[in-house]
Amino acid sequence: MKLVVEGLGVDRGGRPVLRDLGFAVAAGEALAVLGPNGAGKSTLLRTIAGLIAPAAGRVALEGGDPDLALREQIHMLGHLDAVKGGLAVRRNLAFARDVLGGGGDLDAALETVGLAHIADLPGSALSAGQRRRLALARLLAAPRPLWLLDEPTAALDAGAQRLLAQLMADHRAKGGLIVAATHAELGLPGAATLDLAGARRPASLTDVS
Ligand SMILES: Nc1ncnc2c1ncn2[C@@H]1O[C@H](COP(=O)(O)OP(=O)(O)OP(=O)(O)O)[C@@H](O)[C@H]1O
Repeated sequence: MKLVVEGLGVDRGGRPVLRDLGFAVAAGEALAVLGPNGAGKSTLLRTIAGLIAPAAGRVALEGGDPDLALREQIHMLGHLDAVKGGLAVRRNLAFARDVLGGGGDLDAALETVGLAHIADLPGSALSAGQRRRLALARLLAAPRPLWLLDEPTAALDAGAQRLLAQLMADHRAKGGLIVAATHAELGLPGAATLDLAGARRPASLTDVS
Protein backbone atom coordinates (compact mmCIF):
# COMPACT_ATOMS: atom_id res chain seq x y z
CA MET A 1 0.00 0.00 0.00
CA LYS A 2 1.29 3.48 -0.82
CA LEU A 3 -0.03 7.02 -0.46
CA VAL A 4 0.88 8.93 -3.58
CA VAL A 5 0.57 12.69 -3.94
CA GLU A 6 1.45 14.19 -7.31
CA GLY A 7 1.49 17.76 -8.58
CA LEU A 8 -0.80 18.86 -5.76
CA GLY A 9 -2.00 22.42 -5.78
CA VAL A 10 -4.46 23.79 -3.21
CA ASP A 11 -6.04 27.23 -2.89
CA ARG A 12 -7.64 28.64 0.26
CA GLY A 13 -9.86 31.70 0.02
CA GLY A 14 -8.82 32.14 -3.60
CA ARG A 15 -5.09 32.21 -2.77
CA PRO A 16 -2.58 29.48 -3.55
CA VAL A 17 -1.39 27.74 -0.37
CA LEU A 18 0.24 24.61 -1.80
CA ARG A 19 1.84 24.36 -5.23
CA ASP A 20 3.16 21.39 -7.18
CA LEU A 21 3.65 19.16 -4.15
CA GLY A 22 4.66 15.56 -4.63
CA PHE A 23 5.64 12.71 -2.30
CA ALA A 24 4.90 9.10 -1.50
CA VAL A 25 4.48 7.27 1.80
CA ALA A 26 4.66 3.48 1.69
CA ALA A 27 3.31 0.90 4.13
CA GLY A 28 5.12 1.16 7.45
CA GLU A 29 6.48 4.62 6.66
CA ALA A 30 5.79 8.00 8.20
CA LEU A 31 6.05 11.55 6.92
CA ALA A 32 6.44 14.52 9.27
CA VAL A 33 5.06 17.72 7.70
CA LEU A 34 6.83 20.79 9.04
CA GLY A 35 6.50 24.52 8.55
CA PRO A 36 5.56 27.73 10.36
CA ASN A 37 2.02 28.82 11.17
CA GLY A 38 0.05 29.25 7.99
CA ALA A 39 2.46 27.22 5.84
CA GLY A 40 -0.31 24.83 4.80
CA LYS A 41 0.19 21.76 7.01
CA SER A 42 -3.47 21.38 7.98
CA THR A 43 -4.48 22.23 4.44
CA LEU A 44 -2.36 19.35 3.15
CA LEU A 45 -3.81 16.87 5.63
CA ARG A 46 -7.37 17.98 5.00
CA THR A 47 -6.82 17.71 1.26
CA ILE A 48 -5.48 14.16 1.57
CA ALA A 49 -8.54 13.37 3.71
CA GLY A 50 -10.80 14.59 0.92
CA LEU A 51 -12.16 17.51 2.94
CA ILE A 52 -10.71 20.10 0.55
CA ALA A 53 -10.78 19.72 -3.22
CA PRO A 54 -7.35 20.32 -4.80
CA ALA A 55 -6.95 22.87 -7.56
CA ALA A 56 -4.46 20.56 -9.29
CA GLY A 57 -2.84 17.16 -8.95
CA ARG A 58 -3.96 13.94 -7.37
CA VAL A 59 -4.02 12.00 -4.11
CA ALA A 60 -4.28 8.20 -4.23
CA LEU A 61 -3.87 5.25 -1.92
CA GLU A 62 -2.36 2.69 -4.25
CA GLY A 63 -2.90 -0.89 -3.18
CA GLY A 64 -5.67 0.09 -0.79
CA ASP A 65 -9.01 -1.67 -0.48
CA PRO A 66 -10.63 -1.26 -3.94
CA ASP A 67 -14.09 -1.53 -2.37
CA LEU A 68 -13.51 1.45 -0.10
CA ALA A 69 -13.20 5.14 -0.91
CA LEU A 70 -9.93 6.80 0.13
CA ARG A 71 -11.66 8.67 2.96
CA GLU A 72 -12.89 5.36 4.36
CA GLN A 73 -9.30 4.19 4.74
CA ILE A 74 -8.16 7.31 6.57
CA HIS A 75 -8.22 8.45 10.17
CA MET A 76 -8.04 12.22 10.45
CA LEU A 77 -7.08 13.44 13.89
CA GLY A 78 -7.53 17.18 13.60
CA HIS A 79 -7.44 20.14 15.96
CA LEU A 80 -10.98 19.46 17.12
CA ASP A 81 -11.35 16.26 19.07
CA ALA A 82 -14.98 15.62 18.07
CA VAL A 83 -16.05 14.65 21.59
CA LYS A 84 -19.79 14.71 22.25
CA GLY A 85 -20.26 16.42 25.60
CA GLY A 86 -23.56 14.73 26.43
CA LEU A 87 -22.28 11.19 25.88
CA ALA A 88 -20.20 9.20 28.32
CA VAL A 89 -16.61 8.51 27.30
CA ARG A 90 -17.31 4.88 26.41
CA ARG A 91 -20.43 5.82 24.44
CA ASN A 92 -18.46 8.50 22.62
CA LEU A 93 -16.05 5.85 21.49
CA ALA A 94 -18.83 3.39 20.59
CA PHE A 95 -20.49 6.11 18.53
CA ALA A 96 -17.26 6.87 16.69
CA ARG A 97 -16.66 3.17 16.03
CA ASP A 98 -20.18 2.81 14.62
CA VAL A 99 -19.77 5.84 12.37
CA LEU A 100 -16.26 4.97 11.22
CA GLY A 101 -16.86 1.23 11.05
CA GLY A 102 -14.51 -1.24 12.65
CA GLY A 103 -14.36 -3.96 15.21
CA GLY A 104 -11.81 -2.67 17.67
CA ASP A 105 -12.27 -3.51 21.35
CA LEU A 106 -13.63 -0.40 23.09
CA ASP A 107 -12.54 -1.33 26.60
CA ALA A 108 -9.07 -2.31 25.46
CA ALA A 109 -8.77 1.00 23.59
CA LEU A 110 -9.85 2.99 26.67
CA GLU A 111 -7.43 1.02 28.84
CA THR A 112 -4.59 1.68 26.41
CA VAL A 113 -5.12 5.44 26.38
CA GLY A 114 -5.63 5.60 30.14
CA LEU A 115 -9.32 6.50 30.19
CA ALA A 116 -10.84 3.24 31.44
CA HIS A 117 -11.30 4.65 34.94
CA ILE A 118 -13.49 7.47 33.62
CA ALA A 119 -15.38 5.54 30.94
CA ASP A 120 -18.72 6.64 32.45
CA LEU A 121 -17.87 10.33 32.72
CA PRO A 122 -19.62 12.62 30.23
CA GLY A 123 -17.45 13.98 27.43
CA SER A 124 -18.12 17.52 28.67
CA ALA A 125 -16.15 16.72 31.84
CA LEU A 126 -12.93 15.78 30.07
CA SER A 127 -9.82 17.91 30.25
CA ALA A 128 -8.09 18.96 27.03
CA GLY A 129 -5.55 16.16 27.32
CA GLN A 130 -8.25 13.59 28.11
CA ARG A 131 -10.20 14.69 25.03
CA ARG A 132 -7.05 14.15 23.01
CA ARG A 133 -6.57 10.71 24.57
CA LEU A 134 -10.16 9.85 23.58
CA ALA A 135 -9.33 10.91 20.02
CA LEU A 136 -6.34 8.53 20.13
CA ALA A 137 -8.66 5.74 21.30
CA ARG A 138 -10.62 6.16 18.06
CA LEU A 139 -7.51 5.18 16.10
CA LEU A 140 -7.62 1.86 17.92
CA ALA A 141 -11.39 1.29 18.02
CA ALA A 142 -11.79 1.71 14.27
CA PRO A 143 -8.55 0.51 12.64
CA ARG A 144 -7.70 2.18 9.34
CA PRO A 145 -4.43 2.06 7.40
CA LEU A 146 -3.67 5.75 6.89
CA TRP A 147 -3.43 8.05 9.89
CA LEU A 148 -3.43 11.80 9.27
CA LEU A 149 -2.41 13.46 12.52
CA ASP A 150 -2.58 17.24 12.89
CA GLU A 151 -0.46 18.41 15.82
CA PRO A 152 -1.18 15.13 17.63
CA THR A 153 0.87 16.01 20.72
CA ALA A 154 -1.17 19.13 21.47
CA ALA A 155 -2.38 19.02 25.10
CA LEU A 156 -0.74 15.64 25.73
CA ASP A 157 1.39 15.21 28.86
CA ALA A 158 4.74 13.41 28.72
CA GLY A 159 3.20 10.01 29.39
CA ALA A 160 0.60 10.44 26.66
CA GLN A 161 3.30 11.59 24.24
CA ARG A 162 5.19 8.36 24.90
CA LEU A 163 1.92 6.46 24.41
CA LEU A 164 1.36 8.23 21.08
CA ALA A 165 4.88 7.33 19.96
CA GLN A 166 4.21 3.69 20.85
CA LEU A 167 0.83 3.68 19.04
CA MET A 168 2.49 5.11 15.94
CA ALA A 169 5.30 2.54 16.10
CA ASP A 170 2.77 -0.31 16.48
CA HIS A 171 0.71 1.04 13.59
CA ARG A 172 3.76 1.22 11.31
CA ALA A 173 4.88 -2.25 12.38
CA LYS A 174 1.52 -3.56 11.15
CA GLY A 175 2.02 -1.87 7.78
CA GLY A 176 0.12 1.32 8.59
CA LEU A 177 1.01 4.72 7.10
CA ILE A 178 1.28 8.03 8.95
CA VAL A 179 1.35 11.65 7.82
CA ALA A 180 1.74 13.99 10.78
CA ALA A 181 1.83 17.78 10.84
CA THR A 182 3.87 19.01 13.73
CA HIS A 183 5.86 21.76 15.40
CA ALA A 184 7.20 19.33 17.98
CA GLU A 185 9.32 16.22 18.19
CA LEU A 186 6.88 13.36 17.66
CA GLY A 187 8.89 10.24 18.19
CA LEU A 188 8.71 9.02 14.61
CA PRO A 189 12.06 7.29 14.06
CA GLY A 190 13.09 7.09 10.43
CA ALA A 191 10.29 9.35 9.27
CA ALA A 192 10.78 11.42 6.14
CA THR A 193 10.17 15.14 6.47
CA LEU A 194 8.36 17.57 4.23
CA ASP A 195 9.11 21.19 5.08
CA LEU A 196 6.52 23.63 3.77
CA ALA A 197 8.49 26.62 5.08
CA GLY A 198 9.33 27.90 1.65
CA ALA A 199 5.72 28.07 0.53
CA ARG A 200 4.72 30.99 2.75
CA ARG A 201 6.58 32.99 5.30
CA PRO A 202 4.99 34.62 8.34
CA ALA A 203 5.39 38.37 8.70
CA SER A 204 8.31 39.22 10.93
CA LEU A 205 7.63 41.23 14.08
CA THR A 206 9.08 44.31 12.42
CA ASP A 207 6.35 44.04 9.78
CA VAL A 208 3.66 44.53 12.39
CA SER A 209 2.67 48.16 12.65
N1 LIG B 1 -11.11 28.77 5.18
C1 LIG B 1 -10.05 29.48 4.77
N2 LIG B 1 -10.23 30.57 3.97
C2 LIG B 1 -9.17 31.29 3.55
N3 LIG B 1 -7.90 31.01 3.88
C3 LIG B 1 -7.68 29.95 4.66
C4 LIG B 1 -8.74 29.14 5.14
N4 LIG B 1 -8.21 28.15 5.90
C5 LIG B 1 -6.89 28.36 5.88
N5 LIG B 1 -6.56 29.44 5.15
C6 LIG B 1 -5.21 29.95 4.91
O1 LIG B 1 -4.41 28.92 4.37
C7 LIG B 1 -3.09 29.04 4.86
C8 LIG B 1 -2.63 27.70 5.40
O2 LIG B 1 -3.38 27.41 6.58
P1 LIG B 1 -3.16 26.05 7.38
O3 LIG B 1 -4.17 25.99 8.46
O4 LIG B 1 -3.10 24.94 6.41
O5 LIG B 1 -1.70 26.29 7.98
P2 LIG B 1 -0.86 25.43 9.02
O6 LIG B 1 0.50 25.23 8.43
O7 LIG B 1 -1.60 24.21 9.41
O8 LIG B 1 -0.75 26.46 10.22
P3 LIG B 1 -0.64 26.24 11.84
O9 LIG B 1 0.77 25.84 12.11
O10 LIG B 1 -0.93 27.61 12.35
O11 LIG B 1 -1.68 25.24 12.25
C9 LIG B 1 -3.08 30.18 5.89
O12 LIG B 1 -2.55 31.33 5.31
C10 LIG B 1 -4.53 30.35 6.22
O13 LIG B 1 -4.84 31.67 6.55
